[in-house]
Amino acid sequence: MEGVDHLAFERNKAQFDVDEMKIVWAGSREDFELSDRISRLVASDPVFRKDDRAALGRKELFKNTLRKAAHAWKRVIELRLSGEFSALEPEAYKLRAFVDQPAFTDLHWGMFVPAIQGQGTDEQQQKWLPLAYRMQIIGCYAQTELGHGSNVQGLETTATFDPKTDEFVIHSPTLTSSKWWPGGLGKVSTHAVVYARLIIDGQDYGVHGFIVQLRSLDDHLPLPGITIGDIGMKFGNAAYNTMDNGVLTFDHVRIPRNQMLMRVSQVTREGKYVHSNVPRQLVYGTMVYVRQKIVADASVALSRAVCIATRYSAVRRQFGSHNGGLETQVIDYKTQQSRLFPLLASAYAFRFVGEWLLWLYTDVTERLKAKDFSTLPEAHACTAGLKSLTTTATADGIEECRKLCGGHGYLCSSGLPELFAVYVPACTYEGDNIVLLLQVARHLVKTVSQLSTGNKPVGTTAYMARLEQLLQYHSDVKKAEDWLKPNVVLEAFEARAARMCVACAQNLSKFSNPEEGFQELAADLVEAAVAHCQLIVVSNVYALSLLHKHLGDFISTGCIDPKQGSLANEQLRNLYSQVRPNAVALVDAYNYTDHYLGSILGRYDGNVYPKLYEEAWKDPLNDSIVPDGFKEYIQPLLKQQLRNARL
Ligand SMILES: CC(C)(COP(=O)(O)OP(=O)(O)OC[C@H]1O[C@@H](n2cnc3c(N)ncnc32)[C@H](O)[C@@H]1OP(=O)(O)O)[C@@H](O)C(=O)NCCC(=O)NCCSC(=O)CCCC(=O)O
Ligand SMILES: Cc1cc2nc3c(=O)[nH]c(=O)nc-3n(C[C@H](O)[C@H](O)[C@H](O)COP(=O)(O)OP(=O)(O)OC[C@H]3O[C@@H](n4cnc5c(N)ncnc54)[C@H](O)[C@@H]3O)c2cc1C
Repeated sequence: MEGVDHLAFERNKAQFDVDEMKIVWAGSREDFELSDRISRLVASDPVFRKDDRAALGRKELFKNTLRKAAHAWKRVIELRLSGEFSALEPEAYKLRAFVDQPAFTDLHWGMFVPAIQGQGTDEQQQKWLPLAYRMQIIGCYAQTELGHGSNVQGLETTATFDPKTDEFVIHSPTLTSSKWWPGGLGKVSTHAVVYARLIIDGQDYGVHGFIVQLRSLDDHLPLPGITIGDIGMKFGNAAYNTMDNGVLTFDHVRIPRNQMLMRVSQVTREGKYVHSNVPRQLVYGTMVYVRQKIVADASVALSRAVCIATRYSAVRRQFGSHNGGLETQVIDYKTQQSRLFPLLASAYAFRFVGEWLLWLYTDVTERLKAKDFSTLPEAHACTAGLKSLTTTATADGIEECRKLCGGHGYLCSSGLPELFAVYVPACTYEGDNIVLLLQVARHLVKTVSQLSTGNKPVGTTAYMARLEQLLQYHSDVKKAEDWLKPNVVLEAFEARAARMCVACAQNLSKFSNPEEGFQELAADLVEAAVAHCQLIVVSNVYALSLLHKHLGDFISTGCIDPKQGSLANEQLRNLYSQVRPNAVALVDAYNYTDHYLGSILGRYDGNVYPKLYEEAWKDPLNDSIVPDGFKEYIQPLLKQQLRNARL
């Protein structure tokens, strides 16, 4: 019935203050109040309706997204939600909170602006950022090409310096050099940060960033020498098809020299290349920034799926009725708990590790300003590794939440198929997850190899300083509750990661050609990198479910024995029993509106069946009792069959 909270009995079981947890989840009372205000504004604004997306064709879908993005920007300005333009974050966050589907604004605020902020000189920032902040230009991040994405050093687009005119000539020398994938490029962006090979006097200086105008600010037509369009439909129905991922080729397009991003390297008027003594990898800085954002985004996506699956698991009853009584809530089945509660814990774990990663990123950014590059490798390894770990776990977790909801999880009205289709490319964009784990593995192997030189490992590899101890380690767990001691869990994860890293380093040393060894052992190296990244994220429930899932590693590396593994599993079951009465309250703490969740299964009031039934009749297929096509195709077939039958 309308207005009845069918989950009240679950909410009454909570053993903690949900309102307090809402502040913890949001990060602060101010953040909670801002996000609560925006989400309620959005839910009450008909422009931001989401229930029609499944029925729209590509062009309507895209036009609808432009309308939402424009309206969102107008509302941000009207409501004076945009703080000082120097504080970029709120703008990007607020617009995404309003539009809640992939849109060109994501890449304008999420990559184009940060690229100029991170790699532009002060003068370049003063010229371009005010235009971008006021959205007088719309930008994208054009790095990936048809032929290269992971291998940035393999990019083919060229930027050749012409000393006669003090310009760069941007050119696409081959089909495979066509820029391919950049979000917002296909139909909307007026400008791009283009990554191209810098060529001076025939010498190739590698990949650098350039600001290139793509379209006229008067009639939005492509400028001379620019061929540009959308790359076509992508996975899923609505999903990422609200975004114009584009294709772009250059035919000798000229830009002024001062449009090369020159914070890291410069080209003088005379055509001299100046590379200040900073790591060339600073040109990758935008990717590091986005990867740390993606970790926080993973906790949001996973928590949305977990919220839906948890509420529905509390509503759904199946089997177990005695004497005509109520059937069993599926959330009470231990199998449902063993699949759902680790994801609930992961959403919280990723939320907190995302906060830590933001601290790490902020710290390394401050150090870079002081020309202190000491923590750059750690920042790269952590952002790459945690982006990989959290996006893989989240993509798998959203699919698991769909399965946890049975058949109804497969309906668009559950919100889960769309959430999955929008989310899964996160395992690929901003760095393919395996390629990034190999970067982590390189960092770990390098750390292990430097131990013998007395190089003290720091940051997340500091545990490697206790290698001797960790190689001798064997857990002293005697009873299940021993696994509740954080240090007991941490030591097991440290020992597992250390031993897997050392085993890889030892096997690598058997190869005369290190690169050949690295390729041969790549699969083992990826597993060692995962073990290291899980160590970074480890928290209680999250940890034990991981330990259970990767028990083979822990036993094969001698960290624990089978008995201790079964004690961990016993403790896990105990923890599930403790989570159970709090499950619905823990997902209420995310404070998601029904509009934001876009899910009948995840409704706050748990009024699922009547709403599912009501929603079904809205489908266009139900506009007519007899469907289009029946008379043309099926009726003749039936009549023919009838005639055949009478013969
Ligand atoms: C895989 C690598 C890292 C390899 O780069 P490479 O120059 O060939 O380097 P290498 O020889 O492996 O290593 C040389 C060295 O460079 C270091 N390094 C590599 N990357 C970074 C970094 N980001 N920060 C700091 N340091 C970095 C490595 O650790 C190496 O260090 P070392 O020499 O071992 O001390 C690179 O090609 C890469 O990052 N590939 C992934 C490309 C990517 O992420 N593309 C994203 C495009 S934008 C996008 O997808 C937006 C989507 C957003 C949306 O739609 O929402
Ligand atoms: C939705 C979406 C949005 C995107 N937005 C943008 C954008 O705005 N701007 C932009 O520039 N790009 C964008 N991209 C492109 C994206 O960044 C690349 O697709 C991504 O970096 C992966 O590169 P790739 O496609 O070359 O994959 P590949 O590297 O070709 O991956 C194919 C397979 O090869 C494996 N592989 C590759 N190299 C190695 C290796 N050395 N060792 C072992 N295995 C390897 C990978 O693990 C993978 O299994 C977007 C992509 C998507 C899907």
